[in-house]
Amino acid sequence: MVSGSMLLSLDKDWDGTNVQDLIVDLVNALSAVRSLSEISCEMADEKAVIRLALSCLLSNQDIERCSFFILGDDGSLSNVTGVSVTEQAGSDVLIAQNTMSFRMGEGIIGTAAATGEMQHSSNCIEDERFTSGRDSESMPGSIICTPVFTLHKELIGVLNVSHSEPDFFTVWHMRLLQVFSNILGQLITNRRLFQQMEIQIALRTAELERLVEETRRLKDYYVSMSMQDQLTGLHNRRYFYDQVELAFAQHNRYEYPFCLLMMDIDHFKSINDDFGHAFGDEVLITVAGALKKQVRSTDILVRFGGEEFVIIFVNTSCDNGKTFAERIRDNIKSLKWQVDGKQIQLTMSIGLYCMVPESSNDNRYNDIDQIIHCADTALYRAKANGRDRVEVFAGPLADKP
Ligand SMILES: Nc1nc2c(ncn2[C@@H]2O[C@H](COP(=O)(O)OP(=O)(O)OP(=O)(O)O)[C@@H](O)[C@H]2O)c(=O)[nH]1
Repeated sequence: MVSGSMLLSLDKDWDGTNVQDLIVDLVNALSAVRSLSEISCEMADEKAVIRLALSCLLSNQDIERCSFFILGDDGSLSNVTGVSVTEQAGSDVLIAQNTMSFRMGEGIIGTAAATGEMQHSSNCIEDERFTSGRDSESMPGSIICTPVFTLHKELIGVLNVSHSEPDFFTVWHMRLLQVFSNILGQLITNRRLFQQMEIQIALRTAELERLVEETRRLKDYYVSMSMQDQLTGLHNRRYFYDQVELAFAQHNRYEYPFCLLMMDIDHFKSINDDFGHAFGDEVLITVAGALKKQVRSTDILVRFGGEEFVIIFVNTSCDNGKTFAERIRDNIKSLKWQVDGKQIQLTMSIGLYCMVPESSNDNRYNDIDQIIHCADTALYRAKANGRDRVEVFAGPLADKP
């Protein structure tokens, strides 16, 4: 650190002998400015940035104390941070982080803020601009208060440097502080802009994430809508073709058998004709609900179209498939509706196709459209044989799909 006696006042004529001192001062001034320019404007805490800036100044100059009074929303200037040489030297005595504040124009700090011009007091004890602390032991001998502005010339606060000796500061100090406060103003401005940008980015990112989530939910909704039958709430034919691949894959890989049931309500047209389409809808909804109760979550149940439903009982033998089909037929038969003072009951015909390991060897039945056709053939036989029946596809000789 440069001692007071080594400092040159630029007012004085040089006699050449002090050139070396001047160079030392210049190097120290540049060091203060350079270390200030190295402070990152990405630091979250503005107070920490200012404190670091004050430390740079103190480390490279022969001043004893620095403080910064920031302009608040209420128009007053309050002390946000301060650094002293004793503190820098590792002393336990920290500069008082008091809550001192000034109004615009009040005291030497308020005067610097109100006039927008640097204020220098070479003898604080006799200076009229000192409004408080005149008797205090901590009162400085001399002080320079420099207003600090944003790039748009808006006041940020006042930078103060002080020394216990009166008449300590020189024009050199003042010029350095002018440069230093300009860079500090830029640093604080940049940090604030950076923070605003970060906040904007965080807000935009959150908004974008919300939109992505919304889009994903909408997509899921429309996918599920496109896979769902609106009347009964069951999945539809599209879902069936989407899911059936899994049953096929498991069958091909592990030889798991599965049963495909093609089910059709008998004489449903007469229900519509006799009691109206709305009642027909009600019947379809009830039948769908009854079918839903008959399947496991792993089975595939869909409304295939009109009054036709399809179930795939996965990993199910033909015997069990037949038992399940009969149970469904019985269950539908037991349903009762009251309409126009009459009790209505229905029957259902079911065609069953069993996909067993041997089926895989026959190329004719290794395709979903083929096996639907087989189940449909069995259903046709159930209808032809009097309805309210379960018929099993008996193979290419017995049934010709
Ligand atoms: N209410 C209602 N009726 C429907 C719906 N979809 C199809 N249908 C009717 O279902 C009836 C099916 O009639 P058909 O194909 O002749 O068969 P069916 O009367 O059940 O006779 P079989 O199948 O031979 O026993 C038609 O009258 C269709 O209009 C629907 O969503 N709601």
